[in-house]
Amino acid sequence: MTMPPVKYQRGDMVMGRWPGSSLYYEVKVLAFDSKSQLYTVIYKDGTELELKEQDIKSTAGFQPRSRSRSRSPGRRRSRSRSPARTTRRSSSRTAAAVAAAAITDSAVSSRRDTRLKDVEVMLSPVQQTKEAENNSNNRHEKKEEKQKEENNTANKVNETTEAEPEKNQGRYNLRRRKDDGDAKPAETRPEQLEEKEAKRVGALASTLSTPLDFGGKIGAYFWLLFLPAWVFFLVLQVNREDPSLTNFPPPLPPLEAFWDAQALGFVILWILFQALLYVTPVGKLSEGMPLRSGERLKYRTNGFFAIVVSAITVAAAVHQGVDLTYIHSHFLQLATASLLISILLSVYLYIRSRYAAPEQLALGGNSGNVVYDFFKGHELNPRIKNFDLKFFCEMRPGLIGWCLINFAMALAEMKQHGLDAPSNSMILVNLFQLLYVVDGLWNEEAILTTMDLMHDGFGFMLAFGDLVWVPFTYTMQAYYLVSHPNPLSLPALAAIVILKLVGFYIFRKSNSEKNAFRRNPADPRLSHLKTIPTATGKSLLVSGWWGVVRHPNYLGDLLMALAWSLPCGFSHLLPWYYMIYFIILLVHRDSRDMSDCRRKYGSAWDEYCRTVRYRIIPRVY
Ligand SMILES: NC(=O)C1=CN([C@@H]2O[C@H](COP(=O)(O)OP(=O)(O)OC[C@H]3O[C@@H](n4cnc5c(N)ncnc54)[C@H](OP(=O)(O)O)[C@@H]3O)[C@@H](O)[C@H]2O)C=CC1
Ligand SMILES: CC(C)=CCC[C@@H](C)[C@H]1CC=C2C3=C(CC[C@@]21C)[C@@]1(C)CC[C@H](O)C(C)(C)[C@@H]1CC3
Repeated sequence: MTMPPVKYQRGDMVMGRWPGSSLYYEVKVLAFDSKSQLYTVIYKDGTELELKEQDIKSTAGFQPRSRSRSRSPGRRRSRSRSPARTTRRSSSRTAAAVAAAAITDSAVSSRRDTRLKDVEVMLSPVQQTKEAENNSNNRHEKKEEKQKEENNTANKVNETTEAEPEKNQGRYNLRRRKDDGDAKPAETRPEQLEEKEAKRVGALASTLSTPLDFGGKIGAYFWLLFLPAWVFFLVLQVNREDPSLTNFPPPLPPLEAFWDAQALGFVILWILFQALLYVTPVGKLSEGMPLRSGERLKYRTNGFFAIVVSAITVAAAVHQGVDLTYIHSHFLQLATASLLISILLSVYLYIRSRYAAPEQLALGGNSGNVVYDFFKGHELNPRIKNFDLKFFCEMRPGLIGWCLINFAMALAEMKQHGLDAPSNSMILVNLFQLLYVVDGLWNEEAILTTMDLMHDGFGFMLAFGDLVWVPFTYTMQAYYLVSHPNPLSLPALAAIVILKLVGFYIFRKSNSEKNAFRRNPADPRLSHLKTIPTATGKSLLVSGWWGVVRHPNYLGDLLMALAWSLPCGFSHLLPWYYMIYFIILLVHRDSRDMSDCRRKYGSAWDEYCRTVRYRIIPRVY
């Protein structure tokens, strides 16, 4: 085969830009396709990609970074290593590299022409060099501070380009030629990690931060005050004879009405009881996703066992004459007690995160601002020995407590209205939400591939969300029905049940599909699905449920939320609060996930977004 007269010839050693970043690696030109105007290049590890001419530079402009420059050896990276090698090692390693690349990207774009040398294979921000040159005293502290600042800027710059995926169209052909055909790229196994290297990159990544979320530092102050206040507002408002929003604000009870030591005792007992069930050596030990360090944590996934034992215990207590309507009459005090516990837990989590090793920290929540980091959560998987605090709090006391509270509301309704059985609406709300929780616990392992477990640090947001928000606001429909009955006709009841089942089907199927794929991409049951390979070695599903919309699981969840509010009728907005909140939460979560995935997967993510155009609702949004 003869090469046409083009800029680079077959066999030339040049520098090829790694798609989605400004990192250049040494590559060999294999071929040029005059039709597509793409060069086929091969990286040192054997990976072949197709690049445009503008993404190739001659090696002349690049030189190995001089060792005399004061970069810490831990942060230096071998020149000959291509990013594609990452693919064979660890997705987490690549995530770090991509995060670092994002920084390089933006920093470089401002001085691309003048400092080409610095563009070369760097895992640390360009600015470090400048700092190293400038600083002699206080170098370490200053560097960290400045780096954080620049990381944020860098990420923002990166986001600006990310916001316009269309502009990237056709820029790269990310197809790995060796992957052509049906074969899926092998998902990286942690065993393949070179532990030392992974740790080094993990440590580097932990010095990086993702863009500030939730309105940044000011937002954190706001949410810290607003979220607890909103819980109290709901609890006080929903119990009123006229809970309409026009009847606002609810009269504020005296301060002592918020507090009851016995209520605190019950909450503590409940949490301890759940903790005991969690540590009981019953059920599977499941592996979490590989961490940046390459490690995979083990989780005791015995949630179904926990809810069954809890149900038996509660039934036995009721049988013994325990009056569960206490929960209804002391709802406010129970909420205050849970809030107190969540605050204490968050303080503990924040303090211990200050002593955690860098690779144990989440990428978000390390802004350096105490309030923001306290709110967002800094440590990824805080554990006391094998007791995983985040996993436990998310799946046990609040979630199972939600069902307990709903049940208590049904008893309170019967008591208040002298009924022999709860109303149809109350039964529906109870059964629907019980199904949701039991399903979550039955498929507990699937939570290990969700955003909270994989990416978010554990701080106030999740501690409060798990221990206060879920049990005291997700129970709003049942609480509302106690004093605002809403009889349902049979057709309405049937329609609501169908809606719930459709939502549940979509929710469960899509979550299970993604979970199964993430756990074993070679699963024969998934072989019919189309995928897009990414530079991290992980692939993206592009057909099946994840080919319909980008978050089919959110769609199912929203349909279910609708079915939970409908039994409460349309007299008041309050029981619709969950639906409204949930739309906001999921739309925000979707955009958070979009930016995270774009950062992680670069142009492969853009390709996914072009193929699957809608986010949650087909043809609408
Ligand atoms: N009731 C409630 O209050 C709430 C319920 N939920 C529910 O919890 C469940 C989990 O939600 P959440 O954690 O937000 O998000 P997801 O379970 O949807 O997880 C998102 C992650 O999935 C992976 N992913 C995204 N697209 C693809 C694809 N095409 N192919 C393969 N993997 C993909 C990415 O992670 P990676 O590539 O890194 O693996 C991404 O970060 C949902 O069903 C949601 O509805 C969530 C929040 C609140
Ligand atoms: C406003 C505020 C404080 C928000 C915090 C958000 C949390 C309440 C939610 C974040 C993700 C959650 C999930 C569930 C409950 C709510 C929180 C904690 C979940 C456990 C509910 C049951 C589902 O089956 C689930 C396991 C898929 C789900 C996971 C995410």
